[in-house]
Amino acid sequence: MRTISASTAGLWKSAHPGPTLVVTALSGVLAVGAGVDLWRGLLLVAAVFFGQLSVGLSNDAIDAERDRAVQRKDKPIARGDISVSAAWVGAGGSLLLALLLSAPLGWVLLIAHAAALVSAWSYNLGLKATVVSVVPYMVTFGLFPSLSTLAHDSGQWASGWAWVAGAALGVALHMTNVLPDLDDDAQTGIRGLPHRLGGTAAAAVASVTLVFGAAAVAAGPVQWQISDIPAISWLLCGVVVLLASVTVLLSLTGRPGRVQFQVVMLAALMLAVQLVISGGSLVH
Ligand SMILES: CC(C)=CCC/C(C)=C/CC/C(C)=C/COP(=O)(O)OP(=O)(O)O
Repeated sequence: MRTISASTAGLWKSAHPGPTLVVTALSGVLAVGAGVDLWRGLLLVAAVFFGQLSVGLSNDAIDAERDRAVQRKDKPIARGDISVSAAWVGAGGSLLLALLLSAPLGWVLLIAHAAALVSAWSYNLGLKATVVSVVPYMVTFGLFPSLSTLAHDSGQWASGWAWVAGAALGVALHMTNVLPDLDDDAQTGIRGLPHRLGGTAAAAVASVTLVFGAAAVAAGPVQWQISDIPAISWLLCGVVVLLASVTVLLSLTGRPGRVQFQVVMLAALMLAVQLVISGGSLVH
C-alpha cells in the first residue's frame, strides 16, 4: 500500500514542479511590479500556483498511456508511484481552488485566469500533438502579465507590449520544453510544431523569440524610445542575448534539451525582475 507521503511526493513530481514554481514566482514578481496590495498579491500567487498544479497533473494523467509505452522513468504514473485517478483528483481539486482563489480578485481577473487555464488544458487535451501546439503557450503566456495588472485594485489589462513579450516567452518555453522528449514523442505519435521543425530549428526559434521578448520588456515601458531605456534593462537584455546564444549552441553540440528549458525559464524570471528594478509599468 502506498504511504501518504509517497503519494504526495508522486503527485508533486507529476505536477511538473519546476515550471509550476517558476510560473508562480513570475506571478509574484509581476504583482510586485504592478503595485498589487499584499493580500491581493498573495491570493493571486496562490491561485496561479494551484492553476499550474492543475495543468501539470492533468498533463501527466492524459499522457499516462503514452508515458507507460515508452517507460518514462521521470513520470510517477508510468513508474506506478501514483494512479491516474489520483492525478485526476489532484488536477480537478487544484483547478477548483485556482478559480475559487481568483474570484475575490474580481470577475475580469477570474475570466482572464480561467481563459489562461482553458488554453493550457487545451494543449494537454490534444493540441500538443498538432502543428498549432505553440498557440496555447502564446495565449496562456500572452494573458499572463494581465493577471497581475487585473489583480490590482484598478483592474487594468496589461499593455500590448506585455502581451507580445509574454507570448514570445511562451513560444520559447514550448520550443525548449519538448526538446528532451523528441524521440519518445516520435514513438507515441506526438507531432507538435517543435517536432516538425526538428530540435535545432526549435532551439533557434526559442532563441529568437527570447531575444524579441527581452527587447519588448526593455523598450515597451518607454514606448520604444530607445534612448530612454534604463542601463539595467540594457544589461539584463545583454544577459538574455547571451542565454539565447547558449540555447542554440547547446542544441548544435547535441547536449540534452532539459538545460535549454531551464535557461529559458531563468531568462523569463530575469526579465520580470528587470521590469521591477527598472520601475517599468505593465500598463503603459
Ligand atoms: C500552455 C501551457 C501548457 C502552459 C503551462 C506552463 C508550463 C510550462 C507548464 C508545465 C507543465 C506542462 C503542461 C508541460 C508540457 O508538457 P509536455 O507533455 O509537452 O511535456 P512532458 O512530457 O515533460 O510532460
